[in-house]
Amino acid sequence: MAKSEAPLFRQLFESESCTYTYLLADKITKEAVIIDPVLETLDRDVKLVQELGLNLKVAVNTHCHADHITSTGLMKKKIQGLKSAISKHSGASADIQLSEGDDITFGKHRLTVRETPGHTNGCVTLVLGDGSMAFTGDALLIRGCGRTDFQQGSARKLYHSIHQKVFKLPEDCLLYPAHDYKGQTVTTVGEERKYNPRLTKSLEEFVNIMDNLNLPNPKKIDIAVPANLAFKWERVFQALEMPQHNMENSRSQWQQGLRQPWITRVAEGQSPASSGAESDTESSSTESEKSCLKKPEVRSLRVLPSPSMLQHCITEINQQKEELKIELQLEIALLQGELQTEKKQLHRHTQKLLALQQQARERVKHKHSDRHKERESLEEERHRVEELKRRCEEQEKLIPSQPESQRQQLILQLQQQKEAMEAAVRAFEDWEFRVLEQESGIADEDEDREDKPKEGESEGEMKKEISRQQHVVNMAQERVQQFEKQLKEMEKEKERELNALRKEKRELIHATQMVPKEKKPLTDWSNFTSSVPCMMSLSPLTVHKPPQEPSKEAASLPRRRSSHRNNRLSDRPLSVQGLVRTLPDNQTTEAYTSPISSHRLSNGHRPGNSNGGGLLTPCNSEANSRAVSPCLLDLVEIEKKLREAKAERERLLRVRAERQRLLLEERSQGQLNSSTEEPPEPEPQQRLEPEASEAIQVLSPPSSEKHSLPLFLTPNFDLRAHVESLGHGVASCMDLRLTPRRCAGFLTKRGGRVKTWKKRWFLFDTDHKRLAYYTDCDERKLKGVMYFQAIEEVYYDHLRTATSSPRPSLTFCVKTYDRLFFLVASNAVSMRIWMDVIVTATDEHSRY
Ligand SMILES: N[C@@H](CCC(=O)N[C@@H](CSS)C(=O)NCC(=O)O)C(=O)O
Repeated sequence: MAKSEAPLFRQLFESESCTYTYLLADKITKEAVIIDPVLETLDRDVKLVQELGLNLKVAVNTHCHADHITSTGLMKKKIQGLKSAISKHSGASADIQLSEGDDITFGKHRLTVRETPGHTNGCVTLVLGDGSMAFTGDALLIRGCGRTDFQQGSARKLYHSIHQKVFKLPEDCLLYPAHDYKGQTVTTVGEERKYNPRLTKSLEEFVNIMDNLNLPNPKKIDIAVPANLAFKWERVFQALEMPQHNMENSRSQWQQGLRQPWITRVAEGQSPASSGAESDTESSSTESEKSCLKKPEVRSLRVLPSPSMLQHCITEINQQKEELKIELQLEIALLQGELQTEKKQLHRHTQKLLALQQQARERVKHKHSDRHKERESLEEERHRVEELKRRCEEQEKLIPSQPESQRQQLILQLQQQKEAMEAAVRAFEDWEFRVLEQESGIADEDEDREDKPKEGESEGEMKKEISRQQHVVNMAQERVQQFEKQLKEMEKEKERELNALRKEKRELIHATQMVPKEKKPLTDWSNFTSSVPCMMSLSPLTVHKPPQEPSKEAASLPRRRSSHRNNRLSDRPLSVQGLVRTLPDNQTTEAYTSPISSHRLSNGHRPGNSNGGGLLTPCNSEANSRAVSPCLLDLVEIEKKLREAKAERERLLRVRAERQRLLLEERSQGQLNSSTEEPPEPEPQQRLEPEASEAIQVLSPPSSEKHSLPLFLTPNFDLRAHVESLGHGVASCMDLRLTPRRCAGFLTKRGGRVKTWKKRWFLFDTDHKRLAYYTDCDERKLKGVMYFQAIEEVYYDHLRTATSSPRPSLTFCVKTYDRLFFLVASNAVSMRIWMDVIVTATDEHSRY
């Protein structure tokens, strides 16, 4: 390839793991690809991409690294439209799953994927289209090769990979490895074929060499492998409260099977979404998360299920423990990274402060020596002036004794001398005055400002700069301390979470051992309902029972990140329908706790005590449960029916949502076309087929038929009136501003990553269909938003999940599809109002 046609090429180095990152770009189109970027050098790389004006399309990892964490996940957050890529055999999640022969194109250039397993299963070598250069990752290193003693490493595979895929490239093809520990930067196929001490040997010799390398494990292997392999970056971003739009967009595109234009497959037919590890990873994660949701329920059974079920639970706990460990370790690693950065900054600021202080000291020293010199000169001048004075006086005394003829002349001379002396005295006195002024720190108004900044002024500036710098240092110190504290907390959290899981596992193992001795497993319905401390489920049916004594495990469960995720409509328990009761404000918080906290609030399910889900009646009261006592077969049958009903319900909801969408479209079209008022459309549900509305009546909460539109979309919906109609004393609640369309007030919110509690101004806005929170009531600085569609549930934190809450009895939870928010109200009345206000939004969610 002619020089002008060669792509832009940069070899970048990360010194901690001795990793090379490569940046390639088309010089004309500016489309670019980055290979093996490292977390530690993320900012440097992003800056370079920006400075070069590149359009970074793909961040590709040559394999799942064991010695460092890739920055592709975070880079995607910083560079819009960027896609991550890795071999489909790596088992790691990425937007693009690469296979042999795939091309990653950037402008008129391309990198072709050659699978070179051996160091790991998912190692690839990326060859530039014209064969002039190749990026070998850890397969081939300069005069060496990647180790084969972990991550499915295989010396034989590696030997074949290099001989067949790398050594077959042209002799002069430049080879760029992912690491070098000796300062070498590049090699060629020809050189390596001749001089590589390992790969010039026979296969058996090579295997022997590789089996006896005895290298210590990479220092970061425990964090890096799981982080690069299986970690869901979304969780980090969620923990960091970072926006996820890019990722969500890209994901949904892949989910729709859209092929990125810059990736081409040799063998067509498999879309990345259908074949790639990402979708696998996604589904497996969803599975594990789903099972996590079930776990607490299964685990809390007093009645012992089958040993295989328990065994399954134990496996899941192990898996959950591993996931949690990885997640927390990575969070810890990220915190450590941030702490390092802060420490570096603190060091820089401290250095700057020290330099400024030194400068100030030198200035003072200079000033002193200048003053000293000036004083000396002043003294000399004083002597000179005094000498002049003395001479004048002597002269004056001599004149009377001189002959008459000379006197006139002498008087004239004396006059001149006196004038000169007086001028010198005046100049001296001015000078002396200035010096005294300077010494006493008074600025001389007459000093020439332009030529020389006034001493006092520059000194003042310096002092200001020093105190500013001191402030910066103090702030940095505070941040460092905060990070250190967070790290400690995170470590503790990790220990707590892992201990809880360990304990659960121990209990399950114990339970497994007990099973054969158990006489009546899973046969008596009353056992379930009367003795189960929190809840049990034969998925998807979930039976809730208010806890008498919330066990530690139960209390810890909602805190688990993995169990909050993907709890979408299809997984949501149906037992909540119709279980909500509203209590008047004059009841205590605790009294209010039981009925609501144990069941999820959902709009339109109130007021009243009726059980909307007829099928679930047995579970809702002890009396009922004892009366029914179904056997396991009944439960299975119920479960099956419920599943069918749920599927039907979802279908109907989809139909309804579609109709509503069309209706709204029609309405807005109508509003556009005509200024005359249209007669109101019948509510969508009324237009459903008879069996559809019937089914909805069976499965929907008793009053929800009236609300086929979300409450706030129904004509004339008045939020304030609605809340008042529920019996709340809105007028007497001074903490809230409740209008027909909005509710606003302060709530204390727990942070996403660091579990600190911050007072925020919350605004429930039915016009914008969102619950937003701001730093202050001026609503200028938006801190976060929960869209109504995303809000799933609102419930009182009766399990005291928010262990560090400043007011546990005033803490409630808002669960969105991907996060749990802990909020603390200032008093019980405002908490109840807030819960009732926010719950109106769940209707919006349940439409989807
Ligand atoms: N000291 C480093 C790890 C060094 C190491 O094991 N390098 C790997 C590639 S990174 S997994 C390797 O394959 N080396 C082969 C060799 O012959 O050195 C650390 O602690 O990170």
